[in-house]
Amino acid sequence: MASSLPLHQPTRCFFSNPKLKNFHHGWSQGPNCSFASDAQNQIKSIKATTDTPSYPIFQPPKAEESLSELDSADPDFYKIGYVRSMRAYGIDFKEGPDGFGVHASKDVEPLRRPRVVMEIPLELMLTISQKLPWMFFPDIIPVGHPIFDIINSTNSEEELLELQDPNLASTMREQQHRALEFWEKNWHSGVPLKIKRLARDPERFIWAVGIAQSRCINMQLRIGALVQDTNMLIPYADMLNHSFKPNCFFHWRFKDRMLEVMINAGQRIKKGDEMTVNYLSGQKNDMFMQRYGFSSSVNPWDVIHFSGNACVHLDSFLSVFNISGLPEEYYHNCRLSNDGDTFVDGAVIAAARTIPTWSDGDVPPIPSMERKAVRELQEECQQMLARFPTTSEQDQKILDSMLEPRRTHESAIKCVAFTYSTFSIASCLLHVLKVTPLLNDCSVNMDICRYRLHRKLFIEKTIQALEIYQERILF
Ligand SMILES: C[S@@+](CC[C@H](N)C(=O)[O-])C[C@H]1O[C@@H](n2cnc3c(N)ncnc32)[C@H](O)[C@@H]1O
Repeated sequence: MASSLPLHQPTRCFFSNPKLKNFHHGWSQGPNCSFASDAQNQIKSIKATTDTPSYPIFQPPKAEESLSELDSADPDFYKIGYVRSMRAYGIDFKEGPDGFGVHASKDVEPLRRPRVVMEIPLELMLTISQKLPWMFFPDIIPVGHPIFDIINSTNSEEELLELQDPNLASTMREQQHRALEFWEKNWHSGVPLKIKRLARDPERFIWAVGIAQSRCINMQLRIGALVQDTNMLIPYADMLNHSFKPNCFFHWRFKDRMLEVMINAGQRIKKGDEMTVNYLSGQKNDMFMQRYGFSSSVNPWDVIHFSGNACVHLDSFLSVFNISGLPEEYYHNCRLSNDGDTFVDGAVIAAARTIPTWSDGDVPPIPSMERKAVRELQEECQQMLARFPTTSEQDQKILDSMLEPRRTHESAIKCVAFTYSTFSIASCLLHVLKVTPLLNDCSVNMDICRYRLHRKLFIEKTIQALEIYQERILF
């Protein structure tokens, strides 16, 4: 069954290394690691932390003392094998509208090089590589158990219909079905108690894999000579929210096996700004919804499937909105726009990518033909909007009315997220599994409603962009 799941490598662990067990234990209880009890202590300034490393450092022999002619190895190499903890520089973990997030605790001037804000050693991660040999830290699940095959979380049939997107609903339904089959196959009466306790009912299992899926980071790691594509659960780094214009990125520092979160080179950040990464590049909202349970009205990669023959002139459209570059790298040159003109956002970039266009010559030769094409495209958009059972205004009202009762649920979810990043991954997963009944009915209704609203807002923005285009176009 495992082979029919989305990420279906059977997972194995090279475990039973008592040292790893100790690290793991040390991390969850050590003074530097208790995010819940003393978050502020962990968030040290760059200066403070670099001056006083928080783990023992091996002192290599001084060059003149060495009898050997060989070059001494990189001292960082020897640090592996000592208890290391996560370090953070100039950031705070704060609760916001998208759950917990990471925020700058001071201004950051743009630098020519990326700057490190978090360092998380390999021992704190749970790593499942996509190829043999598998690495699996910490050793919490018996060899071969595929619990960390990542499957989507569940929604009821009615909720799936509320997406107002039959394709996405059917994909999610199919994934749920496979998850259920998977649970039935692996959680039968004969399995060891250790496994059984993890997910006594399928809802617990599905919830836990949903959490794992939405917090999993895919990266290429180099360990020694081995380069691996991995799926990782990385405490603290998994507190970063997504943005299509991120100010941070992940970097694997292979020499001492450390995941770094870095601020982009040349990036200015103000105290309090949210630090973000790009979870998925080039993906539409349905993919974000499937994997992370959220969507955006300004996803620059969203798509509208037009079926008519109408096309507008590409270069003219781009120049009206000061969009430059090739389609894969379109960007808005805001210095060319009037002060305060905030119309161009990710949705307009997406419109530039998705509207049918033609591109001979510098300007469209026949104004009336261009205006006719604009009208046809707008009409097709209007027809799409009319096919939805609700309007964007109605969705917005529904969302507003959901806001109040949702708060309690949200705090429950955040409580899980918080615990997750506070304790070891092992105890977190157990915790996630334990609190499921509390969260079962905290449906993703709001995210589902937002998803369909975002779809409509994107189509409406495309209609507006076409309107502005035909007003401003120069013939
Ligand atoms: C890796 S976690 C990020 C930390 C999370 N906010 C928390 O409270 O633990 C990913 C989850 O955060 C939320 N999230 C991240 N970026 C978001 C965004 N731009 N908009 C809405 N929700 C977002 C989604 O619920 C997603 O599944």
